[in-house]
Amino acid sequence: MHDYDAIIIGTGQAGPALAARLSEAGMRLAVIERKFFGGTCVNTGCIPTKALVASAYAAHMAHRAADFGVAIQGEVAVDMERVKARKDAISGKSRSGVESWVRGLANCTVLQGHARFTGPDTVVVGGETLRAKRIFINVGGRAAAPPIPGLDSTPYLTNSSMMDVSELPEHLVVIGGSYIGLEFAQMYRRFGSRVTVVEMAPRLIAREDEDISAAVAEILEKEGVALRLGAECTSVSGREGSITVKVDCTRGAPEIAASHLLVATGRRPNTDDLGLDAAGVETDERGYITVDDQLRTNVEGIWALGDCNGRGAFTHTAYNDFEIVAANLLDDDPRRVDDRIPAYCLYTDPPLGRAGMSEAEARKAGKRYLVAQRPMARVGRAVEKGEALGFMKILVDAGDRRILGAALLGVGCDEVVHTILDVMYAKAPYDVMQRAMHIHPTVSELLPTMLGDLKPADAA
Ligand SMILES: Cc1cc2nc3c(=O)[nH]c(=O)nc-3n(C[C@H](O)[C@H](O)[C@H](O)COP(=O)(O)OP(=O)(O)OC[C@H]3O[C@@H](n4cnc5c(N)ncnc54)[C@H](O)[C@@H]3O)c2cc1C
Ligand SMILES: NC(=O)c1ccc[n+]([C@@H]2O[C@H](COP(=O)([O-])OP(=O)(O)OC[C@H]3O[C@@H](n4cnc5c(N)ncnc54)[C@H](O)[C@@H]3O)[C@@H](O)[C@H]2O)c1
Repeated sequence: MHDYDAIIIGTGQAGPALAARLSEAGMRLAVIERKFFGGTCVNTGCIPTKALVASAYAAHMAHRAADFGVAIQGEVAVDMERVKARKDAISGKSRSGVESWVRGLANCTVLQGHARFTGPDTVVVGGETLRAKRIFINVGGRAAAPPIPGLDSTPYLTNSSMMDVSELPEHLVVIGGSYIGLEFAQMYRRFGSRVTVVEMAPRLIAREDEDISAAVAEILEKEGVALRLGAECTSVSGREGSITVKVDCTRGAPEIAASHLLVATGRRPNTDDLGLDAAGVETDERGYITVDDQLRTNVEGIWALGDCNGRGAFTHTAYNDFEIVAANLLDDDPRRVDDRIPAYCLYTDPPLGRAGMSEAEARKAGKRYLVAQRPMARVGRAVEKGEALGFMKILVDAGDRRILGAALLGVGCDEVVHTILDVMYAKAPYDVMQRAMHIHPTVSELLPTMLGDLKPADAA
């Protein structure tokens, strides 16, 4: 039995930062990782996909060079081996950075292997039993396979195995038209694959407002991504390189022939093999660990951070979980999950930056709100860049004049959205932003102008 002050299971987006704070506070720590340091974001999520998105953008702009008066003598070709090598280098550097950071922490023992609870204060890893009064679970999640007949016996890819693909698929069929599916769909189309997205809901990214879903669908279709919406997969079959996807829908062919199949239909938490029963830690019916507003589980001395607690599904929510736990534990600062404002981006091109409520959510919450919209075709900077697709939408509470939310689909909007987010955190009325002098020429300069166009939702 090895005794520690704290054990951290998983080195995703919360664990390493928490380890650093606990180490600084003089605690004796054990950090356990079963696979790659840095977890999903670093190895199979945000970082490698955004590196691939950047290569796809370069290919796209090279194809569009003539629009800008630039002549490319000869064919624009994408070297998939080099695209992958660039992605691997960026992701690998980040992984080794996390590993050396954690290994370099004072009083920190790093163990590699699968951790499993054997009691409320004990964990076993590789035959060794560790004990601590504080245990932090940061085990993340993995791709969930939907119950499609034939999937078990058909070769298919997930976001993880996509990282090993170094060839150009002739026809990539993506099941699932949400964040993961759409980022891969657009990038592979830009690399030169034929791409079909099969989504069972009647529209893409169905958590977003209908106008956003429609605009994203139009952008993707213009680039040649085929969309099969309201389409249930009745079966998949085939072998490496030759896969048949049978689809039940009112429009389009009932069968799609694919060279590669990517399943992007959601994720599940890595809690099924963690021995949570032995510790008495409760989960919900989907396996997410139940936590309170300070990320404490039902068992004293055990916390759950990141994707595995179901309170967020992003790198920034996992990191914010670390900040909340550290603030409560070490700084006597009662930060809570409820303090945070939902925010995320979809990294299609142009990106979608989201903060706060959608219109559907505002209506559901019974809010009386004002709304302003502006097409990117009326944003000077976007026009100058030749990237004027999409539109921006801001919602404001008609009573207290605070910003309720924004959906910004356009060039640079993954950055622009933070202007909105910070005013929301400041709990300031929108007038503060409306009177701010923004810099010309930027996309952000139009936010104050838009706020001058606010109208009651029904009249907009
Ligand atoms: C394709 C894709 C793209 C994404 N893009 C974005 C994006 O652009 N922006 C964004 O904010 N989010 C993005 N996400 C989501 C983001 O990656 C996750 O929300 C984030 O990584 C969650 O971090 P985490 O700390 O909860 O867990 P993870 O990063 O999943 O880390 C968990 C770690 O725990 C380890 N582990 C699991 N079980 C055990 C065990 N029993 N013993 C020991 N170790 C264990 C795992 O090996 C892993 O290293 C993306 C996700 C995917 C899949
Ligand atoms: N840019 C980002 O921040 C980013 C990027 C990628 C992933 N992520 C994270 O990863 C999580 C998972 O993303 P995701 O896109 O896999 O899942 P998701 O839960 O967002 O969407 C799954 C989609 O698959 C569809 N679907 C489910 N079963 C289906 C079936 N049998 N046939 C056809 N369609 C089906 C659903 O209707 C839905 O549209 C997200 O919640 C997000 O937090 C974030």
